[in-house]
Amino acid sequence: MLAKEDLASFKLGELLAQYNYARDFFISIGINDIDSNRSLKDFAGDIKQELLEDAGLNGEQLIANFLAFINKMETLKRSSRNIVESITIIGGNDKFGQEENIKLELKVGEVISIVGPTGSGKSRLLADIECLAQRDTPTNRQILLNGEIPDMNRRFSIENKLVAQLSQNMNFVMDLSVKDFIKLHAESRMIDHVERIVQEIVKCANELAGEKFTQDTPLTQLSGGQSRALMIADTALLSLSPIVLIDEIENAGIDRKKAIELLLKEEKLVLISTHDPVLALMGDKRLVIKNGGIHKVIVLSEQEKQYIDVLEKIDKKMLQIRSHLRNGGVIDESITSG
Ligand SMILES: Nc1ncnc2c1ncn2[C@@H]1O[C@H](COP(=O)(O)OP(=O)(O)OP(=O)(O)O)[C@@H](O)[C@H]1O
Repeated sequence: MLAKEDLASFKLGELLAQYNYARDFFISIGINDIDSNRSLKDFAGDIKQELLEDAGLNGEQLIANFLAFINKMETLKRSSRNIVESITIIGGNDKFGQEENIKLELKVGEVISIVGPTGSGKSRLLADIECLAQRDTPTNRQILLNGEIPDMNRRFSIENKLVAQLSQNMNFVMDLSVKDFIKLHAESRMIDHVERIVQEIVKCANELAGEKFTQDTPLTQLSGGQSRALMIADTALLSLSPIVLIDEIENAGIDRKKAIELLLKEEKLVLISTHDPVLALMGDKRLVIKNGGIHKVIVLSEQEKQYIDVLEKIDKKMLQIRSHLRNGGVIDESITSG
């Protein structure tokens, strides 16, 4: 919490840079010109008497109200970030109407992979979580938040989304640069230091994607892998949603391990539906889907963990072969060496 004595010593420029919504407070009482180099105390002392009278305040009260406003906004931001600690999936029925006998609690900070044959119902499970199903979807599942039936306002709230979804198709049609796109997000999410966050997201996305891009690159010129990397970095660093659903991160050009580590650093519950063995083993738990139901829950064992490295080596080799072919190479005995 910000204290009154801290506020008095701050220059207005510093305050506006730190709390980008602070300007709205002054505008709401009819003050549009703000001298960035002055401290709040000096500034408040010089505000025209009529303006203060119109707002029903004196200089002291203006500072107190401003402080209350900032503290309230910061509390709001924190509470929307931390509100979810767990989700619980209560089983419904599979595609044949058989009961899905399960009650499964998943906690923020966990990675859950979802595996199963094509058409088995992996995306449906993600969709049930996204819409916080209440026995009103084809699976009849129910989803609880922090062990309770979610408030219906939460369920349909757009600006305060619980779930960020990264789906397979990330084609941008907007005629915007990367920078303007991130800025739009940042502003709608009341983020301070917009310029800094733009730089951080672009840097992060470039660490995930192979070919580099800049903040001035138009969205429409990004490759599939680059758009994906941008969306992952944007979700990790900017989205307040505590739950992230990923429908397969395709292998092409993205460092998937880094992507997941990045999402986890921000205290999120990450669910990944995948056909990829390396990704499947990145889950602390693995949900096996069969005929539309959760058939098994496998907790990643120490023994399995030892095989992640082996699988990653095989995966790297396959990527190498892919890139070799893409660059016009041919397959010969050298492919089996090294
Ligand atoms: N329990 C269920 N009851 C009824 N229909 C279901 C159930 N689970 C899944 N379905 C339906 O089965 C179809 C296939 O499911 P879904 O798309 O989720 O499969 P998937 O495992 O994600 O497939 P892919 O690996 O090909 O992406 C969808 O139409 C989905 O709504």
